[in-house]
Amino acid sequence: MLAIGMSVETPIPAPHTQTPVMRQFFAAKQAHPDCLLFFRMGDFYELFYDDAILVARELQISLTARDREKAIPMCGVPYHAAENYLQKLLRRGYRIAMCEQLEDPKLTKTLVRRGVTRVLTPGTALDSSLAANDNTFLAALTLNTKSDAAGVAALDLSTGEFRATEFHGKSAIKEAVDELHRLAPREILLATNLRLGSAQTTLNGEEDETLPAAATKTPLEDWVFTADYALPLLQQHFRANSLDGFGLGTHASAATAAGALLHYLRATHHEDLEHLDSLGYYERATCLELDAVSVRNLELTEPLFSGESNQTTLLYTLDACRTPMGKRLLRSTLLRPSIDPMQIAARLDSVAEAHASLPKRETLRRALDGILDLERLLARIALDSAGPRDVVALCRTLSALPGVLYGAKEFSQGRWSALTQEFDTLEELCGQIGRTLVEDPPLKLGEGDAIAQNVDAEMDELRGLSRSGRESIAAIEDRERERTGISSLKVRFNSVFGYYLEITKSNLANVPADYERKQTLVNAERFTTPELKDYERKILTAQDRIAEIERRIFVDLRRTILEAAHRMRETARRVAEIDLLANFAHLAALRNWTRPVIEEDSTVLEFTEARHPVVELRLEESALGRFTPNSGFLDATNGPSLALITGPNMGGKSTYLRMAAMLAVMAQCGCFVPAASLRIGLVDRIFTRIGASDNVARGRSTFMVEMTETAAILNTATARSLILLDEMGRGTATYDGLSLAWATVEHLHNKIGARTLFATHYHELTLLHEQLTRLTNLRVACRETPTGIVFLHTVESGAADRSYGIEVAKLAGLPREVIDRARSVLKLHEKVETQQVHAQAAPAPSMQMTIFTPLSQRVVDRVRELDVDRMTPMEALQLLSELKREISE
Ligand SMILES: Nc1ncnc2c1ncn2[C@@H]1O[C@H](COP(=O)(O)OP(=O)(O)OP(=O)(O)O)[C@@H](O)[C@H]1O
Repeated sequence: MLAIGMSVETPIPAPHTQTPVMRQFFAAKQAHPDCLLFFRMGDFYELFYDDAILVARELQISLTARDREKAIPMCGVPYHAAENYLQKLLRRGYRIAMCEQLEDPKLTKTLVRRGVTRVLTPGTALDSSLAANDNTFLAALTLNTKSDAAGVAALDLSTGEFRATEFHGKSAIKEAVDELHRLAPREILLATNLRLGSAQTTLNGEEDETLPAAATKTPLEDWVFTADYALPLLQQHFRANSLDGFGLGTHASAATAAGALLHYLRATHHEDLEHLDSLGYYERATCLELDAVSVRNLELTEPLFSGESNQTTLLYTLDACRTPMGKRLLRSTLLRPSIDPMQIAARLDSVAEAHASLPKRETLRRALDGILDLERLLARIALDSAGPRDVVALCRTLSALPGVLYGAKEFSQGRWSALTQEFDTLEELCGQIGRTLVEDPPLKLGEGDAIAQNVDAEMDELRGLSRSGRESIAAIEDRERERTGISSLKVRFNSVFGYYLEITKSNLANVPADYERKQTLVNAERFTTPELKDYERKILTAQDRIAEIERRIFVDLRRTILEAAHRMRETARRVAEIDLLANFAHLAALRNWTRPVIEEDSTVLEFTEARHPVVELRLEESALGRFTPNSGFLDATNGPSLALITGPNMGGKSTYLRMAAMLAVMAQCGCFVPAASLRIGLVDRIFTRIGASDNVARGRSTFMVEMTETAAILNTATARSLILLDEMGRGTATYDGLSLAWATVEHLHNKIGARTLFATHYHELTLLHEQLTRLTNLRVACRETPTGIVFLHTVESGAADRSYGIEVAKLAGLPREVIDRARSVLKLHEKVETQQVHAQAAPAPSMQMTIFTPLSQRVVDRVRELDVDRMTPMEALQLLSELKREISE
């Protein structure tokens, strides 16, 4: 993707050959070389030179030329329809500078002054078409290689959400990059010296540290990322003497990244930032950690393959929120489930209470329906892009707050009382907006009456004057028609000529002598009279003055609203949580979910009759059948800690694995779960190695990705983690894969001890349960029928007897010939294997043990207990012969 660094090469003609307007263009372009320059000329934004060529191609609009020689390519978009075009370009990663006319062309006889008033970038531009549950993050990454620290800050300008975090140690960069993947920002600011490429931007040349490809990378000069510059900038913005209050006092890297964001906002002409009234320091360790791979694999918020419907995501399945704030909170909660048992319990208490009462819950949810996007409305007002209609929308939302409070007050358990105590409904502000603005104002100021009656006496009087003036003018039309006998005579208005009398050519003979000619058209002449001029002056002066007063009152109102911004954001935060809790309660009741039992000290994962929430819903919606519930038990402390799951392809192994992760995520989010029961010891991290994530674009093979992900698991998992490994090792030669899977299972079992679900087609692994006491074998059941294999989707204990790959291939429609041939090849292999096994069993001295035949545990135990020093040679020989007999049985 072409993004930053696309600086368009514009050839600059010698100044004396430039027209005055093009001189203005070049000055603006030189000041913003990395932006597409939208240059306002009358009713159009024009683009020139390479900007024009690029934009014409991207937007599929026609390319013309400005001069006769056709040396200056040009294209343009109408001013009033620019928004759509701008958003399209921003979504593709371009930066845009808006060069506006700084004075009214009507009021100046010379060249209109022009200047860049806004710089739009993918991470800072407001996008009205943005989905409610989406965040548009602008992020900054700062690195301190000397102290091995990395800071990440993220800001959603459209909601005012602003947070920062930092990482330390050898893997600081990797963790920071991982965090950026989770945030999925539209734009990332980074120091120039970090920028090594564009689409493939890598840090320190390490493959692992590839920045999210979809984000525009914006390099800023290195000094912006210094604490000396960035920290005072933050303090100044928050009018604070120190950053301790934000939890940033001892986190210089996080604060520096946040400061760099502020710097960038100012550099892109964002001066009104009142709604950015808080900045939160957060640490990944304070929540259930989900690395970017797991978030992707589990399809928590995005479908695995971009472009697919989002119906496969957990977010879609869990989102019956009524407000945009609730939807966004749901998304961020899913990405950061809690690890604080008190917090989870408080949420579950609240959900349980709301779950118990349908009427109360519905009253609350209906009240929430009236709430619009409080945060985004406030942000638009702060950024001065809101018109009167937005302010009225804000007022409507504020007026729905008492209803929400009333509904939420019906509950008292868990979070409810904290959420409703001192809930600020901002009634006085709502009242003030209601009194100041008319009920249905125009979108923009100046496009009709926006300010209500009785707000300003002078304005009321002027409106009266203007109205009576217009009435008098209407009366003139009737009177003059009568006086002249011209029935087609009209009184009209336009912004260039003001009021005039229009008479068609055929009636010109009857024009009275006191009419003054104003303009000649093809079919008509336009006239004025002293009386008309007089009214026109009165009306226009009144209207100018009305516009002035309206603007003044609107600016005052905006200031009053912004003074309450902090209170409003606090209310918005509470509304979001109220909505989230009500949503969880609603889903629990609707889908028959149950309250999970969270245990702080145990490492159990026990579920009965559990369902995968997404697959279950999809099966229901598509009427394809019902989900078969399954149970499971793992205990990292007392065993079994690791379950090996075998069974046919399509049997439901992956679904079972993912279901376990979903249950953990949902439970720790404070949501009820789709199971008859769930008991879970707090999980600190979820690791997944599921399926083959296609990473060829990043230059890594499927196998390499798989091994990198497995390495991350083996190096970082703890006994509290939940690990899901699906078909590990299949991306390479069978025996390499099997050996790696074998060693991984042993390591997980012996060294890590985390709750692990390991789905595999390597049947050899199931023999491990003889040696590994905390390993259990599970299989997905299927039944062979004369017409083919039937999947039962039931998970039961025991190992699958064989793999059924050929039966599944038959279902998939492989040609009969291929199936038959595969069967005979398989038979041949099985025969060879059986012979090998017999050979191993024979007491020949050349017997070769394959690595995958586990030694009998009894033999191992006996050898282990031996005290060789105390044995006579005879005893040793005798033992050897006994052992040999035993393993030959
Ligand atoms: N418990 C269940 N109840 C009903 N349908 C299920 C269940 N589990 C899985 N399925 C259905 O079976 C399909 C295959 O499941 P899944 O992908 O989990 O199989 P798998 O054993 O992992 O297959 P493979 O080994 O080929 O990866 C799913 O798409 C799902 O629709």
